[in-house]
Amino acid sequence: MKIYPVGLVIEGRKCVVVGGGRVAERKIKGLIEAGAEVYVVAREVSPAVEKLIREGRVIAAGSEYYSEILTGSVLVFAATDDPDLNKRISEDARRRGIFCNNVTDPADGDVIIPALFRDGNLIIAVTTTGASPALAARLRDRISETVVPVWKPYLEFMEKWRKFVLGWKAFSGNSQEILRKTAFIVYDLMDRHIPPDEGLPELKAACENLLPMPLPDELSEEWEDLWKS
Ligand SMILES: C[C@@]1(CC(=O)O)C2=NC(=C\c3[nH]c(c(CCC(=O)O)c3CC(=O)O)Cc3[nH]c(c(CC(=O)O)c3CCC(=O)O)/C=C3\N/C(=C\2)[C@@H](CCC(=O)O)[C@]3(C)CC(=O)O)/[C@H]1CCC(=O)O
Ligand SMILES: NC(=O)c1ccc[n+]([C@@H]2O[C@H](COP(=O)([O-])OP(=O)(O)OC[C@H]3O[C@@H](n4cnc5c(N)ncnc54)[C@H](O)[C@@H]3O)[C@@H](O)[C@H]2O)c1
Repeated sequence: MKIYPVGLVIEGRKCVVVGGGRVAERKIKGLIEAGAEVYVVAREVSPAVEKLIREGRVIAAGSEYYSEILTGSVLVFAATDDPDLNKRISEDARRRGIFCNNVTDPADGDVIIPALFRDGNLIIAVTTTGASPALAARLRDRISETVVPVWKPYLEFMEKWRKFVLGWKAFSGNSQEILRKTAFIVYDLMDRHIPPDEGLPELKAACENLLPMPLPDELSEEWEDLWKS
């Protein structure tokens, strides 16, 4: 099975989940986090899904699957415990040109959901392409444990620094190399678990050395803003 990993922007777009059990619940929560408009069709729903429906975060769209529910959707989850029904759903989706995740038969669908860690702009996604979902989850835990405690202020810095570098003409021609170099410095700080209050001054000194010319007055405010965490 060959896959092409992507990050879908589905905010405000219709997504359909058929099934309301433990597995469907996980997929629904992921869709809500991405801001999708989620429709659920299920004979029975778990207490957590029931609560999401009551809170208006998910739209209950009936108890029996019907193919018309797929109309206008961008992504469909066939998440029932009935493999024949899941297969029918994925066939209906494919006919309509809609991507479908089949939770009982990965090769039948055309979307695989990786094990995810998400916190703001950082997303760690691990997939084994279906070979071992449990191992994917364990690897995700292992990777996130090592970077998460200190990553956030560093990533916030990198976001601001990137805008600064790309926005100052004096860097032009060199900006990619500068951004790569800074990423290595930041990675090293994270790897050594240097807390941001110690790491940012170290980073400031390194970045000063990377400046192509003395900082003009009109950029001094932006420069100072880089070091606020
Ligand atoms: C990563 C995660 C994301 C998520 O679902 O959000 C996810 N499964 C998770 C957990 C998990 N799934 C299963 C177990 C039991 C142990 C085991 O079997 O290993 C556990 C562990 C647990 O529950 O702790 C059983 C299972 N899963 C699939 C089948 C069908 C089959 O293989 O035929 C069966 C057998 C069902 C049966 O017959 O009983 C199929 C898929 N599951 C996938 C994703 C896709 C491949 C991802 C990849 O390999 O990278 C894929 C192909 C399709 C899809 O659903 O996208 C999520 C991590 C949750 C977390 O975040 O902690
Ligand atoms: N992909 C994964 O991550 C993964 C992980 C574990 C298990 N599974 C497999 O996924 C399936 C679902 O697991 P679960 O724990 O959520 O099961 P579950 O029993 O908790 O939920 C099944 C859901 O399907 C609904 N359903 C069944 N037939 C229906 C129909 N005709 N119309 C509408 N709704 C219908 C039920 O009402 C229920 O909400 C199982 O077959 C399991 O083997 C997949």
